[in-house]
Amino acid sequence: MVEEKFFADRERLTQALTSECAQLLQSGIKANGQATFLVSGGSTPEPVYRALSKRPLPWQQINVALVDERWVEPGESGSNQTFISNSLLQNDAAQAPFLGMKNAAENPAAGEEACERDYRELPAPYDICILGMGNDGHTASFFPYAEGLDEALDSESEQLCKAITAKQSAVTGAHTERMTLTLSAILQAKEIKLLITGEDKLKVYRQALLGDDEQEMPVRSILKQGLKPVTVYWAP
Ligand SMILES: O=C(O)[C@H](O)[C@@H](O)[C@H](O)[C@H](O)COP(=O)(O)O
Repeated sequence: MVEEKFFADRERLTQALTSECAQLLQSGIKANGQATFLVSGGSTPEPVYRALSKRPLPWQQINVALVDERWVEPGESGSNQTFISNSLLQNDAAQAPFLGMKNAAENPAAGEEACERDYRELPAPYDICILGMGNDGHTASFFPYAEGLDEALDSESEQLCKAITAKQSAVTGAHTERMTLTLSAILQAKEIKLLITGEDKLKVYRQALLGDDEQEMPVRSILKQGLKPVTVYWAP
C-alpha cells in the first residue's frame, strides 16, 4: 500500500504537499473540531512547514506534535522542537498548540513514561504524520540495529513513545539518545507521508522496497506494514 508521488522539482513537491496538508487539516477540524499534525525534523520537510505556516488555517485547533527528538534542550543544536518552532510555528501557525518530547529527565529512558503520558493526551487518530528518511534507511528515530528498535517496531504494542539508543554513525552524529513515536503510534495516523529528495535517497528507498529486514533498514516497517496507506513524495 505504497503510493508514489514523484515531482519534477522540489518547488512542485512543496506546493502539492502544502496544499494537501492544508486540506486534510481543514477536513479534520470540520469533522472533529480539531486536528493532529505529527511532524518530523530534517531538512527535507522544511519548505513545506514554512509554506504551511502562512496558510490562514484555524491553527488554534491544530495540535502539532513531534514524531521524534534528540535528547537535547530546546535551543541546542539538533533540537527538533526548536526546528519546528522556527519553521512551522511561525506566522499564522504560531498559534498552534505544540507538544514536544524532550522533558526534564536525564535521558530518554528515564523520560519515556512522562512523554507517554503527554502523548496520551494528544487527540487520535492523528490526521497527518510527516516522515523523512536517512541514507541509512532510518525513519523517525528508528535507526538500524538501535537499542529499543524491536519494541518500537512492535505494531501490536500499546506504547506511543519509545526511548532509542542509536548506534553512532555519520547520520546520528553525537545524538544517539532519542525519543520516537512507536510504529503503532504512527499507524494511528490517517495519512502517512514519507518525504525524500535526491537520487541517493531514491536508491535507498528502492533498496528498502526490495528487502524485508527491518533492523537493517527500519523504514521498511513503514513501507511494508500493509495496514495503512503510505504516500512517498520524491523530487530530484
Ligand atoms: O529529526 C530528524 O532528523 C528526523 O526526524 C529524521 O528521521 C529525518 O526525517 C531524517 O533524518 C531525514 O532528514 P533530512 O530530511 O534532513 O535528510
